[in-house]
Amino acid sequence: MDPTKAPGFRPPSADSKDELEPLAPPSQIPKNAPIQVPVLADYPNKLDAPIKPRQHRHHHHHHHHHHRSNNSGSSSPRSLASYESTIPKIHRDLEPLSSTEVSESSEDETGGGKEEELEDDMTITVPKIESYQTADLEEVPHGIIRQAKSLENYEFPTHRLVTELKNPNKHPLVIVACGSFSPITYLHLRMFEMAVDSIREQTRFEVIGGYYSPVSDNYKKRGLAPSHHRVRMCELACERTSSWLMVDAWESLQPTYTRTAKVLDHFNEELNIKRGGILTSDGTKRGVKIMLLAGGDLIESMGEPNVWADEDLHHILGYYGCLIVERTGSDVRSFLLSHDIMYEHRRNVLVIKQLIYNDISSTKVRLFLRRGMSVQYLLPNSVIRYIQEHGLYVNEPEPVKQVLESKD
Ligand SMILES: Nc1ncnc2c1ncn2[C@@H]1O[C@H](COP(=O)(O)OP(=O)(O)OP(=O)(O)O)[C@@H](O)[C@H]1O
Ligand SMILES: O=C(O)c1ccc[n+]([C@@H]2O[C@H](COP(=O)([O-])O)[C@@H](O)[C@H]2O)c1
Repeated sequence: MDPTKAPGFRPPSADSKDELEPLAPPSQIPKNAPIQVPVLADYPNKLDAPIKPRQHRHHHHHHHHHHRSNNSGSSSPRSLASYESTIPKIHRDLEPLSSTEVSESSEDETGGGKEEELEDDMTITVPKIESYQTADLEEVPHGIIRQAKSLENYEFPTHRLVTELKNPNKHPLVIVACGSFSPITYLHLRMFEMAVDSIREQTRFEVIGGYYSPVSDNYKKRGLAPSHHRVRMCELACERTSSWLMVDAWESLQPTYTRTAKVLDHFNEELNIKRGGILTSDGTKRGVKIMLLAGGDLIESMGEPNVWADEDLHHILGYYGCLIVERTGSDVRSFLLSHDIMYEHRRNVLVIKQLIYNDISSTKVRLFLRRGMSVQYLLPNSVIRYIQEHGLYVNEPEPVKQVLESKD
């Protein structure tokens, strides 16, 4: 829901426009290419070129397998070999992350990596699910990284950050989601997956990490559980249902409210200034593009007077960029067109269509909890358990009006 409509909401940047804390100088923000949706001419095939039949590739593999079984002296029947060869190679991508990590050498054994394969054989490319997107960890307790509860002990989390860019032809990208996450839901988790799919399909970026940055307690919004609880719930959700998402507590630990532009500067500081970017295969480091992931409602709040400072919008949209998940019933594209600053930076904005609409709202989850109703399947079990163990949300009345407003 739109925080600016919450009763008692004080715009974070409106009252102090003249004395905004300075933002990072643009020269410190890597100049990665803006998000650009490739046009048809970017594809290697001619528009009307015949599509090579897939059998061509299977044929290859057939020989390969056959050859291999001869070498090893195995007596596996030929029919089995040809059966195996009909299983798309893609299946390897569905293996858990751990096995991909150790299977680098087996990749070579089968005659080159995926990239090469696609290059020498421009058949219809089956969209791949990246191995890191299929977490088989759901609700399985395992080592969970905890963020510090005070700034003195704070460390920027990098335990799941990709350490080396896989594809040297791509630009590294880190996605940051800002919000209350009170509590985090499956929609907030899905947003990242939708973003990764769109980025892979439509851009020349490689996602090397994703972070939640829960807002601090100074963001006076109703229904906000204490920040250490919100951080912890995000951590549980990430660690138990995802194999690549992380939570950064820096924003939540700040003594005062931190504008989103400053939060992105913090990520830039950690990733590009302190760490010098990300390693590429030739041993050099490359600057990481950082983009804000947000829902359509947050973006529309950018059009409301006195909520965001223009300078901040130019900073966020111009130097970083924005991934916008469309919300049911809101027309983000029209909004982009009508908003001058958004329009100016439109090449740095990627609108992500929700192909399966998900409208889970934290406000309604809180309402259900107060009413003793089930919230199962709206958020991870680990988060539900955490809420129960800490008695969150049950005793905090929220005005009915606000709950209703959250349904657009
Ligand atoms: N239905 C939705 N579709 C797309 N994006 C959404 C949707 N709901 C929330 N978001 C986005 O998720 C991010 C986190 O927002 P937030 O924590 O406020 O979630 P929320 O469910 O709207 O919470 P609340 O109900 O407390 O306002 C924001 O960028 C917001 O725009
Ligand atoms: O930076 C600003 O000026 C600014 C103005 C309004 C909202 N925001 C951010 O937008 C997010 C709103 O999240 P939510 O949960 O209230 O929808 C939260 O992270 C805020 O810090 C940021």
